[in-house]
Amino acid sequence: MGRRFFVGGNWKLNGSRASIQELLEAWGKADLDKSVEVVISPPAVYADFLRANMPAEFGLALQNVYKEGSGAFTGENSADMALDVGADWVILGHSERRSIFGESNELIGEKTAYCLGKGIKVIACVGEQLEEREAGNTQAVVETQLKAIAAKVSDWSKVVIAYEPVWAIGTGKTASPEQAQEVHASIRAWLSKEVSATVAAETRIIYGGSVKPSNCAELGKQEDIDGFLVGGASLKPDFTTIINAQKA
Ligand SMILES: O=C(CO)COP(=O)(O)O
Repeated sequence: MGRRFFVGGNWKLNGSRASIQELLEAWGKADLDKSVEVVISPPAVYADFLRANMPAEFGLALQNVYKEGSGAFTGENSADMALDVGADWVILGHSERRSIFGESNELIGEKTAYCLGKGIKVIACVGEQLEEREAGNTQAVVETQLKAIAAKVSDWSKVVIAYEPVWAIGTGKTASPEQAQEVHASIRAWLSKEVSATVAAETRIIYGGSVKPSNCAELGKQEDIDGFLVGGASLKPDFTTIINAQKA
């Protein structure tokens, strides 16, 4: 089975009704590659509006949810609520959640278990910091993060792994296609060893970190890069160029 190319737009804490309107117009006008799975992840307050107004074939993701469905957890959102407003996916373990909000591998594992149990799909993020790469620990860091997530997954068709080297996020410093490919291949090898050869062959591993219209085609050509998780460039009308990266 071929791996369907996946392009996610992670808006982070950005966007407004007005900016969303501009994007809706750009997406409506573009000739988009229908073979690509597109998933947009707005701030949760805009999720309902986006679901009602964006192309029906686009998927919707929340950027984070809590590990419980409801209760006294001021400020949180849940997988149950995400599903209720038509979301198909959640992003879990993003490096900003890990570093700014102190999320541990353990908590990310618990969230993964909760979401998959509820039937919402998970974009699971992993990636090393610059010091970790420079110390030669990239693989060990990524594997530790993966292990905490993999322990909670029984159906891998509901999971996409996003490799996002922290030093490449929002910095304009993209990993080279070779650097990204090397880690993607090692993640696939890890899946093969720790889960199964079939899961390794079928699970999509997407790259995130300063993906732009100008570098997406080269990255997308790498054997083990099955798509992108795009931050800043997903807020611009020419995000459509990234969706169409494989046509370039
Ligand atoms: O964190 C990212 C996507 O989740 C990447 O962000 P940038 O594309 O802005 O570097």
